[in-house]
Amino acid sequence: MAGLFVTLDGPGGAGKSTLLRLVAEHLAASGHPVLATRQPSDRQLGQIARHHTATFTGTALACLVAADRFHHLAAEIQPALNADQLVICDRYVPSSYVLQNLDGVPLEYVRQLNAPALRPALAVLVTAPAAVLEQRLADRGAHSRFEHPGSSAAEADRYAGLADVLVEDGFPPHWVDTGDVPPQVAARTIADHVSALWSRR
Ligand SMILES: Nc1ncnc2c1ncn2[C@@H]1O[C@H](COP(=O)(O)OP(=O)(O)OP(=O)(O)O)[C@@H](O)[C@H]1O
Ligand SMILES: Cc1cn([C@H]2C[C@H](O)[C@@H](COP(=O)(O)O)O2)c(=O)[nH]c1=O
Repeated sequence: MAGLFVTLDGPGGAGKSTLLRLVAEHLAASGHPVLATRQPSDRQLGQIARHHTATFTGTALACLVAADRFHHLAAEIQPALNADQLVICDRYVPSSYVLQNLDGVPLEYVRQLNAPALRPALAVLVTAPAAVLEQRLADRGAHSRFEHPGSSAAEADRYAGLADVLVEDGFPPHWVDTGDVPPQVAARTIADHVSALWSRR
């Protein structure tokens, strides 16, 4: 397979969406063919998953998110990679390991459900101290029922606790702490790393 697949995961408020935009801008400005995308995707299943987390819970949400993921891979991500593009995705399988497990779904079930999903060349794990995450979410507002007071610390702890599982499953985490790093600086660091991988691919 050609191209390069990069994913961004991490707790709410860590800065994934901000970094997706900035990293894609840096890479595009230096001539890389970039597709910036996200999960849940902006396709039909993804919109249901993203906008109805109050309705769908547990196993139903885990399966809905996974169905959207497999369709997104087949319809958008794989074709872009086959066309030698650099694909960056805001949230991927590691988010399911954390969020669906926090939602009561056994981790082993989530791992099996997502076992066929393509593994990225680089799995960035964006994080920040819990107090910083809480403040950012309080300032920005919550995106879903997963974000409430105290959720950031629980999510960040869960990602850290899953480090060995992520390595074992093909998502060795490349940690980026945005706690006291301006978004432009964090984005430049990630873009430089991706650019190096791109030239070695
Ligand atoms: N490095 C940073 N330093 C300071 N503030 C930041 C940084 N990165 C993002 N922010 C701010 O924090 C808030 C959350 O950022 P963003 O929406 O990118 O996070 P996210 O990880 O995508 O969150 P979610 O998972 O909830 O969508 C935004 O208001 C954003 O402007
Ligand atoms: C990838 C993924 C997403 N979700 C849910 C969690 C949130 O409700 C949205 C994502 O919104 P955000 O602005 O990126 O935080 O989708 C999920 O439950 N499981 C997943 O794997």
